[in-house]
Amino acid sequence: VVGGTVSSLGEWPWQVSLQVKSSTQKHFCGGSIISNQWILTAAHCIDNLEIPNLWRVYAGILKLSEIKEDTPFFRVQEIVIHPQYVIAETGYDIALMKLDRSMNFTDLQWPVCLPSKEERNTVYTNCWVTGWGYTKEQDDVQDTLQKVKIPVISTEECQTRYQQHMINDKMICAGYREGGKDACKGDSGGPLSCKHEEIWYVVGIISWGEGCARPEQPGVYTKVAEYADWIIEKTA
Ligand SMILES: COC(=O)c1cc(NC(=O)c2cccc(O)c2C)c2cc(C(=N)N)ccc2c1
Repeated sequence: VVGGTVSSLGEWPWQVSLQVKSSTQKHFCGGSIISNQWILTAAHCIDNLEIPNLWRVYAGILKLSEIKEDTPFFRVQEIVIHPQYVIAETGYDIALMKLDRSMNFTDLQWPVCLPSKEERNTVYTNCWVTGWGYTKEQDDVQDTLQKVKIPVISTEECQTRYQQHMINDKMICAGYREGGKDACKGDSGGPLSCKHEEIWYVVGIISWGEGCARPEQPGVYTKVAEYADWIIEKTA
């Protein structure tokens, strides 16, 4: 997250760190708890890492340095990638991870609500991006979970900022015209969380952007409401 501040423990209880255990173990992407057995993330996080057993899901964490050998984690039993996904920039950048066991909810690990298809036209005015990702384009993963408030912008404004791309109606964009605040690499798969009538929804999934926090280059997110049916079908 560029231009953000540190979060407090339990502020974003649906945020998880998706880590890959190979010869080493490291944070790869963010994700959101959407039920006691399912994590919502970005398909691009799983590029060439489709083997469920590689992944470890850490919930209820504020600092990545908290994670030790004995820190509990969830294994992944199944990975579901949207069938139309190719690369983040052309959309369908959405995936689901099924945990190997059911998660007990606590104050520190708790699901976020999914927006329904009917809420596709809701105007969200209180949206935040969270993650352990870069704080500038050439950077590294951060220790403490960061947060930053970012305004959602219209699809047509987003399309004018990305002349070389097709911003379709299953994408949602957020950013400041002057830049300075944005998601970045390492935040991928994490939520664009919006509070609407006192309830938090995962309105977007951190997907892509030209660089990070550049002026007139907003962040592009998978518009979760457009995939409500797909999520329900795959997690039933
Ligand atoms: C795996 O995820 C990404 O690659 C990756 C690359 C990006 N954009 C880049 O151009 C970039 C950023 C930092 C380092 C870097 O090498 C690049 C290409 C991203 C930009 C945003 C955003 N601005 N909202 C969000 C996620 C990104 C994930």
